[in-house]
Amino acid sequence: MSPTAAPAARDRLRIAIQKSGRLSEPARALLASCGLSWRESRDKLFCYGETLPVDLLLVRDDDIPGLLADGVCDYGIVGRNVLEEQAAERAGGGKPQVSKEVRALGFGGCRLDIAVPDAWEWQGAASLQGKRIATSYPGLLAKWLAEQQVEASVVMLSGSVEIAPRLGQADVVCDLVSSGATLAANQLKPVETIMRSEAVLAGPVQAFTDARGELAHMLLRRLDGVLRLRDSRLLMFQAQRAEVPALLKLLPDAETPTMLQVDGADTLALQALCHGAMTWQRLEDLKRAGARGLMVLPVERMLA
Ligand SMILES: Nc1ncnc2c1ncn2[C@@H]1O[C@H](COP(=O)(O)OP(=O)(O)OP(=O)(O)O)[C@@H](O)[C@H]1O
Ligand SMILES: O=P(O)(O)OC[C@H]1O[C@H](OP(=O)(O)OP(=O)(O)O)[C@H](O)[C@@H]1O
Ligand SMILES: [Mg+2]
Repeated sequence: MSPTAAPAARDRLRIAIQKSGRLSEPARALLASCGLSWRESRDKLFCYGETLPVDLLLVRDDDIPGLLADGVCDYGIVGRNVLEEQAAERAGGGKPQVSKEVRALGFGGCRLDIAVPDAWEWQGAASLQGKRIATSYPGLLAKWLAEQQVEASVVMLSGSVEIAPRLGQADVVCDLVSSGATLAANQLKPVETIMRSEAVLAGPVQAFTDARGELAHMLLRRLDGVLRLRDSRLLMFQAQRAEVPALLKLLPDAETPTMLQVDGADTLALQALCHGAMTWQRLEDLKRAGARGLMVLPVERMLA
């Protein structure tokens, strides 16, 4: 295809996910709960969709934004940090954005932090003036430094960033942090958060004009259903009719409950789909307010 030719129309959707790493299993599980299944090729880099015309490409996460930009895949599941890094680099190079975050997926949570040696006295971003900062995210870091009006040099490393200060390659680092254990092990402390990240579904800025449009709609509809129900619980209990108003006040995140009369006029059986966290505290409050025989069921598995 010549560089100016319009991309060929396709009737199958192609989603890139990480081949192996933190996001690969949760990404697959999420798509499987949307009703997708695949026949894997022998090299397992391309999985042909069986239940629906939705295929998987298994790649390195850093390649996903480029594959989207080139139209090789239609959607990708990738960390927001990786997607935004590509967006920052494109913006820096004066290139238009071709992909965007379509949905946040709620796993792979981490932060992109500036971290400095434990002994440093941090006095805000101005402390970075003239320093060397090691990172795998030069685009995001350069954008943040510009916003802070700080001039510093960026040392690009593709991994093991936290060791750079000890090796004398940099003064401070800008890297992903989750538990903070890697920073602590390298005598560094986090001082600023540049961005909060999680896995996202990335997709094209422009809508599809071929058969993929319909497939994309269906996929997003299913995904929204799964995301909404993932943390939802079906709550079942019995209560006296007079206690029901007080109990419902404890369930502001519940959809209108189903109520059945079970014992003469006074005892009701209730079923309520709740979308918020079902903590022990909440269950104890419900019991105190008169809920009996409480049962809490996950609902995600009921989708398939
Ligand atoms: N410590 C962490 N805790 C939680 N999420 C993280 C952590 N580190 C990275 N992530 C998220 O998971 C994504 C993938 O991380 P992973 O370490 O598997 O990538 P990788 O080593 O670059 O893999 P690949 O071989 O695909 O290039 C990151 O881009 C980020 O969004
Ligand atoms: O705050 P923590 O829970 O310690 O996690 C942070 C570490 O996790 C990631 O590295 P990873 O383990 O993927 O290794 P790599 O990126 O150096 O390959 C990230 O680059 C940090 O080094
Ligand atoms: Mg990578």
